[in-house]
Amino acid sequence: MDSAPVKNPGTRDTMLSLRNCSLSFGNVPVLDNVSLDVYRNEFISILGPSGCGKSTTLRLMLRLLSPEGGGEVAYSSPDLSLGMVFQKPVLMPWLSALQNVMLPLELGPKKKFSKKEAREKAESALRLVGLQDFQNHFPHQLSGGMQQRAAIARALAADPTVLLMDEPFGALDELTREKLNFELLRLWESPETSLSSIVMVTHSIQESVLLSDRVVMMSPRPAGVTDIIPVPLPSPRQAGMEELPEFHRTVKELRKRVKHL
Ligand SMILES: Nc1ncnc2c1ncn2[C@@H]1O[C@H](COP(=O)(O)OP(=O)(O)OP(=O)(O)O)[C@@H](O)[C@H]1O
Repeated sequence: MDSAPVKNPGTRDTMLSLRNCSLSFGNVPVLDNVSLDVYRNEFISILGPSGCGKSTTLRLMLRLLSPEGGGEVAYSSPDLSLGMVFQKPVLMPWLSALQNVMLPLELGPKKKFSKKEAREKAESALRLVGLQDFQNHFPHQLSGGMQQRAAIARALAADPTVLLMDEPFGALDELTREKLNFELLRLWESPETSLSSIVMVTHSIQESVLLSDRVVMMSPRPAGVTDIIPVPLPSPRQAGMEELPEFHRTVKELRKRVKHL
């Protein structure tokens, strides 16, 4: 199978890399010598058995955790901006959608934005995800899909270059999930966002093939990277590509490898 970079064919600049990263919680080894490069303008999915260490890998990428002995998490630049979207939207119930999106922009010792700037950035992020008419709604007034869109807007408002997503659509029904998958691709491709690379943890083989340029497979805990499979689908990805023979071939190949984990 040939690799199929999407946004900018031919570029292979590394935005972020894990080098020989091992990590234990107490005496439980979770990651074993994980090495992985995230390239500029690519969409990567991470697949692996439940509990193997996929979320831990994302937390390493965010530098919320440090690898043990000799491992390294390297960024292409010291001010590389990373965003994170979790499986649950984690919105503050007493704040409107707009206030939720503004919150991280206004928090922290290095408060980067004035209230006015934060509001403008939040409004434009909500517009990007199609929630411009719901910015004054509270989370309980939004559907599950809309709440997750608000969480994506919150991540986008800070202008991340690399977006990490931990099963972002796992809790949603299939139709909403399909819709949001394509919305995510359009956001990634849009010149209106700063997004270069996306790393998404998913449990769905089909989703990983439809969205990604490469699928990273991890083994059971302590997890290592067992395979990195390029997805040979044309770009940009469109609805209906699930019918292509390359899609079926890649899904079949991944299923075979999952069985051998
Ligand atoms: N803060 C922590 N303290 C102790 N153990 C932890 C901690 N975080 C994760 N673990 C353990 O590390 C292992 C890997 O967890 P992780 O959440 O990374 O797996 P995962 O592959 O994302 O799981 P899932 O697919 O079920 O979401 C699990 O055994 C989990 O119990």
